[in-house]
Amino acid sequence: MKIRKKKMKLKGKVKKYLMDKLNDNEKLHFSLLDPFKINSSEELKYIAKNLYNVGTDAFLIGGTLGVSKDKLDFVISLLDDYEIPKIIFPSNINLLSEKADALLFLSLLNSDDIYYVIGAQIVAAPIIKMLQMEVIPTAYVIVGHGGTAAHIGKARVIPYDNFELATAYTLAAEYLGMDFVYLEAGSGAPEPIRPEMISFIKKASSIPLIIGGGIRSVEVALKLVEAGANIIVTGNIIERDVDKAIKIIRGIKNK
Ligand SMILES: CC(C)=CCC/C(C)=C/CC/C(C)=C/CC/C(C)=C/COP(=O)(O)OP(=O)(O)O
Ligand SMILES: O=P(O)(O)OC[C@@H](O)CO
Ligand SMILES: [Mg+2]
Repeated sequence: MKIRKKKMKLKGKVKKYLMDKLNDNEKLHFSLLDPFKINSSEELKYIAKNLYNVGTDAFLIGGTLGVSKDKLDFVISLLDDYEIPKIIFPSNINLLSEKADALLFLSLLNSDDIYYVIGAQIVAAPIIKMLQMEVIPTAYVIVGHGGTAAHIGKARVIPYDNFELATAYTLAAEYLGMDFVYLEAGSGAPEPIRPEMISFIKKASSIPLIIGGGIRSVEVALKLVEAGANIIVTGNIIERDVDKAIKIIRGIKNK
């Protein structure tokens, strides 16, 4: 009889798990899985096993279009065997689930629509309390291309080369007491966040930076890590070419 290892409950310990790694100067990688784009559970399990075995630090589950709570719960349940956090990356308040280990409690700081800055968060808060979800307060700041997230979130995107503006948003997030700043170039962006923007910001603030959008090679990922990125997120490359995603994770984890 297969003794099921006692599953290390991560809910409520995700922020500590992440901060402990960051305090050890680890560079982290999050694998973004979009429930709307998963073709089959076999494919998801194959991908998840490979990413977990090569050392991805957490699964981010979320998407902008077509993601229902049922699809979200289905994907989270398929990831149950992997002892790394399953963190919801929400595009709206319908993506709250007690099955997740934590939620990136996003505020889209450069949105023109107050709903994405504080409106959705107000409505979500009592539901999060009821579901007893662990939250990770995160400033979501969209830069450059922006992708679907910028369109849906009505973001006034920060130009790729406006390092001062990106720094101002980062400092504001720090002063608001947020745990992370997520600089987002947009899923599938033609150009990722620039390493120069990251190193410029790091001179002013030490808040941990999550960097995502258009990262499709280990060379690009390592330049961002060397510039000071604390966490690299990849989504599309996982869907397109899981071997490349594995190379990216291996590169980051050996840093
Ligand atoms: C805190 C809660 C519950 C809600 C906050 C809601 C906010 C502020 C959302 C920010 C705006 C937004 C639309 C975020 C999208 C984040 C996300 C899941 C992006 C990655 O997915 P896709 O953009 O779908 O990637 P693809 O286009 O490749 O599918
Ligand atoms: O899909 P990619 O381009 O890797 O972007 C990841 C994430 O930042 C999208 O919100
Ligand atoms: Mg999507």
